[in-house]
Amino acid sequence: MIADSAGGQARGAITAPLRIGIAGLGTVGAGLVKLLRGNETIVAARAGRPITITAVAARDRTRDRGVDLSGLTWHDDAAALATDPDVDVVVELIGGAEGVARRLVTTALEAGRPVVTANKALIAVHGAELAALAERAGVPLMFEAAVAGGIPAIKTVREGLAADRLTRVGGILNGTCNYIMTAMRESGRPFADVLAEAQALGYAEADPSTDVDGIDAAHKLAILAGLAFGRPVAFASVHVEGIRGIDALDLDFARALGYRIKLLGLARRRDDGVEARVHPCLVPEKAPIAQVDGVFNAVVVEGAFVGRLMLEGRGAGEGPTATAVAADLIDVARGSAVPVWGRSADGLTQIEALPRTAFHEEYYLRLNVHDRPGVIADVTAVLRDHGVSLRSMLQHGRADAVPQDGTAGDPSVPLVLVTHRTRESAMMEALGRIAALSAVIGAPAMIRIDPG
Ligand SMILES: NC(=O)c1ccc[n+]([C@@H]2O[C@H](COP(=O)([O-])OP(=O)(O)OC[C@H]3O[C@@H](n4cnc5c(N)ncnc54)[C@H](O)[C@@H]3O)[C@@H](O)[C@H]2O)c1
Ligand SMILES: N[C@@H](CCO)C(=O)O
Ligand code: NA
Repeated sequence: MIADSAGGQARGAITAPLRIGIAGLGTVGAGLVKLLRGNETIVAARAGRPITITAVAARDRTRDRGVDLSGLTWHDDAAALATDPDVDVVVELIGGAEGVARRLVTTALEAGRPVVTANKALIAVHGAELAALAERAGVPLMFEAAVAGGIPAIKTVREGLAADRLTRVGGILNGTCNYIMTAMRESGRPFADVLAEAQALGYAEADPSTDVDGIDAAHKLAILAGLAFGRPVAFASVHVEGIRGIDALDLDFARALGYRIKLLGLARRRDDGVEARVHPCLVPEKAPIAQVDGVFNAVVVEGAFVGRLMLEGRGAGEGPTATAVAADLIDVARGSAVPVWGRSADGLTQIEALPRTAFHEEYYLRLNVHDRPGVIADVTAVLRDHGVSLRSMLQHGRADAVPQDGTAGDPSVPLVLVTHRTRESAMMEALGRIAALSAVIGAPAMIRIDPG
């Protein structure tokens, strides 16, 4: 059990303020300052004592963040918060799996300081060793804000469902991607415009390719899977695809077929191992998860006894994320703490997720083909050879279709195929052969279909 070392007082007799040091004063850090001040009385009542900010660290001392920092100790070196004698709890809101964030969290835990962080990259990549450090020091390491922002996802999976054997966890885990794909679908606006808007709203990571390439969602999925299955997942084994390959055409075809496209995280327990993956999926438009739009996230969990549940809420932005950080601080102030992975870190080995060749899905394929006799026969022959069975097919001549090979009268048209469930290894081989057909132009688009 983790001891209450926050502030050094015995449990039950704590009234002195919990003094926190915040590293990083960006979207989340400034949001936390606003929340702790705006909700001071509520927070103190629920924490059983005031939570006060004594020290901060960020890169630029002069920047106006819309919050009053007078009277607080300013550290140019964030790692100094770990040993500041006026700091009981270190709050890390800088970000990144390495560098100053990792150094600060490691040093703080080694110094016996509780840590609260919003840093999913750090927990996903180094969570096993940090859990061991926290356990050795007997201090909490909390990260509710790291997964799905304001949704209490960590608490739900690790504590609320602690008694069940969970079989699946995942959902819509990146607000930026969901915001981009929703706006592209609803307004037809281009990718770059909508991404700039998500950045301005404070949703995107410092490097937005972390969002659009699926890495951020994969960090969150790895954490959720580790909590659901009781052992951290080796991050490098998570299969990750982002949303850059989604064309406006795919959004249109998905609609025509009765689906929406979502970037999903999916972790499943199977008899032969664990799947952990992030990629775009077609989901039936009537499925509850298909209705989760904009910056909203959804966390879906399934367990043998609990059945299925879905939590929906804002997954990014200063207010939602700050509430999650502050809730962790309230837990620390009260002296309640749970081991990082829900059980002792002693001897915990990592889960290696199954490779993509083991996936088994329905697939949406979009090919750009020369509109001439025999094309469909050639494509379906390859699918037949690999045991892939077709469920439906759409071919649309499009008003904007133009010859792509310079030959008039043989324009390219999109051909869309939907398959029955099949092994991904078979689909990969079939796609390789389809791409090599002379009638097929460019690389086929392949999107998996999930029942939602
Ligand atoms: N923005 C969100 O909606 C959101 C939601 C959930 C989790 N998070 C996580 O919260 C963390 C912070 O995200 P953010 O959006 O507030 O980022 P941000 O870029 O807005 O802010 C980062 C802050 O860290 C500071 N910083 C950077 N390098 C530093 C260094 N070497 N030393 C001291 N300070 C340094 C910057 O000055 C800035 O104040 C990240 O781990 C992110 O993944 C963000
Ligand atoms: N960049 C992340 C922030 C929340 O973790 C997102 O868009 O979901
Ligand atoms: Na959360």
